[in-house]
Amino acid sequence: MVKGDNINDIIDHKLFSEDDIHEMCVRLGAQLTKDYAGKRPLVVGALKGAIYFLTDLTRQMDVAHQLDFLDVSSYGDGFESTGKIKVVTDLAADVKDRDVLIIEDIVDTGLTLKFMKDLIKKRGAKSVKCCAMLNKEARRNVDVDVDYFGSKVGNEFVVGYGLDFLNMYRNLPYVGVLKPEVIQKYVNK
Ligand SMILES: O=P(O)(O)OC[C@H]1O[C@H](OP(=O)(O)OP(=O)(O)O)[C@H](O)[C@@H]1O
Ligand code: HPA
Repeated sequence: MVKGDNINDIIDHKLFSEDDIHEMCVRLGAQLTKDYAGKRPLVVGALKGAIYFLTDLTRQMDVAHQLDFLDVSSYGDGFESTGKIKVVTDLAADVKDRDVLIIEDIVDTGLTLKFMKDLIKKRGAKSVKCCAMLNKEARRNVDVDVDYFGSKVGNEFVVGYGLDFLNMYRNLPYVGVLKPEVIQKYVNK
């Protein structure tokens, strides 16, 4: 349980329980095990939101792989994409000729994923795919494939299991919908 703010004051309702998320990881892990057999992919976690999903998902992947992280940010600490994406911390690994699998917590407008895929392709990767926990398709404003995902979500702001609001609430063990009034309280302040 998150200490500090009372969670009942900020969460409208739970969307995905710990069991739901575990099921997503098992299903996606089995699919990735098949698709990446013998490929030794470079698994790239998109910091910071993806770390919770990544650690559970990769433990369901029976595939030898290497791990790296990329911190690309467009939201800052806010909840609206600035549209300006920058690399905060770059990959350590050379992606040339590698099969790269990006792990994301959520794909929303798609801007972050498109930026990461384009960057990695430009550096000569053999393939670049993404596995996201959540796919907020209704908000997409660029054309980008989310190759694997756990579930679609509607146009609601979700927190927990890596997903943040103002860089908080990532440690909730489930995914919940943030109360609209919490957003209103902080917008334009
Ligand atoms: O599809 P988009 O509209 O680009 O939004 C999705 C991105 O936004 C969040 O990252 P954020 O930049 O907030 O950084 P974080 O992972 O550190 O929370 C999330 O983790 C995705 O990377
Ligand atoms: O719904 C969301 N929650 C948290 N972070 C996000 N980044 C894009 N969309 C979201």
